[in-house]
Amino acid sequence: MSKVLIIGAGGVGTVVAHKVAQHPEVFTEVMIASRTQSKCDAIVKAIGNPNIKTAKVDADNVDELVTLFNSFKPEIVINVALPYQDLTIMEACLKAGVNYLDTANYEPKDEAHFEYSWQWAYKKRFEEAGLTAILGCGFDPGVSGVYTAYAAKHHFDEIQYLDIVDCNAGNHHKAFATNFNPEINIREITQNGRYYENGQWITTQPLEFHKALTYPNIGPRDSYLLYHEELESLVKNYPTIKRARFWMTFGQEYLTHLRVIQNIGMASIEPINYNGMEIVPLQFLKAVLPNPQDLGENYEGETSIGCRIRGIKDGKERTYYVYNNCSHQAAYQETGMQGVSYTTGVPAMIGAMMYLKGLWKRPGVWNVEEFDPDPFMDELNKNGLPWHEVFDGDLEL
Ligand SMILES: NC(=O)c1ccc[n+]([C@@H]2O[C@H](COP(=O)([O-])OP(=O)(O)OC[C@H]3O[C@@H](n4cnc5c(N)ncnc54)[C@H](O)[C@@H]3O)[C@@H](O)[C@H]2O)c1
Ligand SMILES: N[C@@H](CCCCN[C@@H](CCC(=O)O)C(=O)O)C(=O)O
Repeated sequence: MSKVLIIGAGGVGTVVAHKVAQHPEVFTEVMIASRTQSKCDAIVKAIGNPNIKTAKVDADNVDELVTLFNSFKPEIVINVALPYQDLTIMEACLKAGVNYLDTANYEPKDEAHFEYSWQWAYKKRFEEAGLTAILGCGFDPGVSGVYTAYAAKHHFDEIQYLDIVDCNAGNHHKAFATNFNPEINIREITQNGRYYENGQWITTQPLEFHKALTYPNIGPRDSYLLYHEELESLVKNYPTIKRARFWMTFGQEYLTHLRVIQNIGMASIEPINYNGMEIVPLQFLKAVLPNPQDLGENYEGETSIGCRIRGIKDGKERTYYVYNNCSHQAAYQETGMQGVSYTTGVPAMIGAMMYLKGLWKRPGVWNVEEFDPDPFMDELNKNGLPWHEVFDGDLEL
């Protein structure tokens, strides 16, 4: 009996639920819980499996979570609510004896700050409780770390240069929309950029550096240097890395909207008083933007995310590019969600599967690259995110 509890009924939660339901041999009992139970019920209806249970929970409230965990008794929780809830859910897991997995590092609500320290601080407590916590198991972070671990295991003696490249070449036919939670997404991309070089972190202005990179089956796309959380764990776990960077594509139309949103103060997370009511401009913006969950139907094109790596094998320099391309329309046909939700939800399901099969079961708090990548890579191929490799090509970086 392997019971799984999915927390969060957004775009990613919907994909996780669909994928978990495709593996009854692993996930024998499933529950989806979120702030709004009717959203969980709608997912169950779309999947068409009435055995999936639903519940209402406020994941900011540890006691409420513990009560739910003690009544359903899951073996693992897949946290696909928001990064704000990571610590309360981890606390509740420790109190109720439940294993943990998420796709994004903890962020305080009042500060857009990305680092693992808050979650790594739980390592000893998870170890002592005999519980496993798997951090950052979406695509990036997630598959990006597994790709790096796979490269280190099979193709390099020493990884020296790592560039994670994330392209969304899809078209949803809206003037402006984000592909996952707009509040979380805009907080992330409006931050200063940051990359690692020769043992130091170098800070850049937001979206200051960009260059055209060529993505397979897509062509050249302007790619911007951003800070992304997996860089922190990857440079720690692969100390031979001399430089690690993260690049994400943005179109001019998207950037123009983003600039206007920032210039008029709508990206701010500082509460303001509006007619006697306290509102956060970015949260208000979220309420008027298209819902990322509704983008799938008319979405064309694909995403392409991968790792471009340079290093040494058998005394010789080698380059290696490992990537997945994911079609928005194929993702929508399978799960009702677009490719960005799909590329996040599938790895979260696989991570939970790795834990339940005993392959990634290790008390403590871990980033994905600290586990054996091979069984995970096999499951990516079987579950809709096949990967491809290019050896000794031009990395353009
Ligand atoms: N690693 C990756 O590749 C990657 C990529 C995209 C998104 N993500 C992460 O995936 C997560 C989900 O993204 P999404 O697009 O599905 O977001 P979403 O906003 O569509 O869904 C979030 C869900 O969590 C629920 N929720 C929020 N606060 C809650 C609370 N206090 N209690 C209970 N439920 C609560 C919401 O009601 C909603 O159902 C986010 O943490 C995001 O950062 C990771
Ligand atoms: N995997 C990414 C998903 C975000 C994709 C962001 N790119 C923008 C580009 C949009 C555009 O240029 O029109 C997007 O929202 O898809 C992550 O980890 O954050």
